[in-house]
Amino acid sequence: MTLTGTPVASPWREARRQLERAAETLALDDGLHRMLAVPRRTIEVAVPIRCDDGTVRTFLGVRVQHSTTRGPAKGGLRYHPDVTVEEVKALAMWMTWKCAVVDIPYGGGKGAIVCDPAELSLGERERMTRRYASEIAPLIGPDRDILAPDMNTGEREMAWIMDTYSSVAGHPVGASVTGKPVIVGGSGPRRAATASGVVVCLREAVRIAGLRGPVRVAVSGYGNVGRLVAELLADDPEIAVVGIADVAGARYAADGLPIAAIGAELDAGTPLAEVPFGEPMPRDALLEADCDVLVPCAVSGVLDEHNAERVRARIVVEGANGPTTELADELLAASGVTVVPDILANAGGVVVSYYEWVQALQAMPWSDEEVATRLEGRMAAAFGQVRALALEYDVSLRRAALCLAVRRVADAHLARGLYP
Ligand SMILES: NC(=O)c1ccc[n+]([C@@H]2O[C@H](COP(=O)([O-])OP(=O)(O)OC[C@H]3O[C@@H](n4cnc5c(N)ncnc54)[C@H](O)[C@@H]3O)[C@@H](O)[C@H]2O)c1
Repeated sequence: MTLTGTPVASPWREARRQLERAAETLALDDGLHRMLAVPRRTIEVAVPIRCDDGTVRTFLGVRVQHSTTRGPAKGGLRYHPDVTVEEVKALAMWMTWKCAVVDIPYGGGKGAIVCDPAELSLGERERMTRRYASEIAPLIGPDRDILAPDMNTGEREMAWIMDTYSSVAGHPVGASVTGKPVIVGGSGPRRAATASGVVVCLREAVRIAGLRGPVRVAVSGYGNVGRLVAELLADDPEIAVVGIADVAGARYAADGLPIAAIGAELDAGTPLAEVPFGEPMPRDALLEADCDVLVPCAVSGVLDEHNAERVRARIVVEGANGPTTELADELLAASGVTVVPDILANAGGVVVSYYEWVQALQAMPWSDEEVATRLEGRMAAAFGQVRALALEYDVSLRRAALCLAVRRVADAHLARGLYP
């Protein structure tokens, strides 16, 4: 359905179908296409731990390295009771394309432990994380495969993995993971990285569409990504954030909402739907509200065949992974709405992860300003390259982003040749 994490019936089948379409557009050699359709490595490991009650439980751990053609594999680690090996393969392939779109020297990977993290004590969680890391240690590391947080994992797990990997290696290896705590080399600006990338894409899309200010923006989903998108836009006199929504409701004001004052209310514990600014609105009505740009930053599949034709925005910038279903994508295109796809729009997080890895390898921290400037330049460049390809092939930005990524990986493979 989309490139990054939409809960489709079979994400792996979907991922290969997307590759097939890109291969068609690019007239890719059949052998090369078949090679890209298979992960380089799929590693399954047993993760036994001693539980707090003295019993031993064994979890299934997975790490998939879809590609290492452009650099080491890179991708998150998720903990979820329903995650499958096939799903991890799809997520790893999508990471390959995401890294290639923004032209960072990585392949793609993804990992998972099939577990219900809510059932685990902190100690059990730590033992499980460390045992998993030690099981896959020979196949990961700064030059092989770099882990990062994903669903139900965060800084804490990354610190444990870095520590376990370093203990096995016999020396500190900060570049073995990204998304670690700042105190051990994590990146301060990482928190805002995804939102900053979304904002760069939004500004580029607005500029190209020739929209005149104040451009009216609605942000659906007000968590890590959405709230920061709104806050980053709030000071721009050319932009008015007219609507915001979270899972419980929305607020709307045609002439713009006071985003800083709303932030203060939220921090004081007022639910978003009850902040005393703008008018209340049902959550999903915001998707169809009067605005120029819609930025879905919540969950997948919010734009579907039932509401796509009622979207009034001229531009949709996908902060979330997979907010637009395939049918909705077609309907939006038919009504002339430009969709900046997730694979490009929310790649700021992985770009700043890459910078974190570079800083660890250099043993030289950069200033926050340097990270921000480099991120902005890279995102704007990627946007321009995707757009150029969309014009060249006369396809949507979504198809163009995938084609750009597949072409980069294919060209790198052709340059390196096939061993032996
Ligand atoms: N956090 C990152 O760095 C990052 C990076 C890449 C992609 N993403 C994607 O961005 C999306 C949001 O991630 P996040 O970290 O901000 O999550 P989050 O949990 O911090 O925030 C999600 C927000 O969406 C709201 N929400 C939930 N369902 C909604 C609905 N149906 N309509 C409107 N709002 C709804 C929640 O109330 C919350 O405000 C996800 O799709 C995630 O995969 C996040």
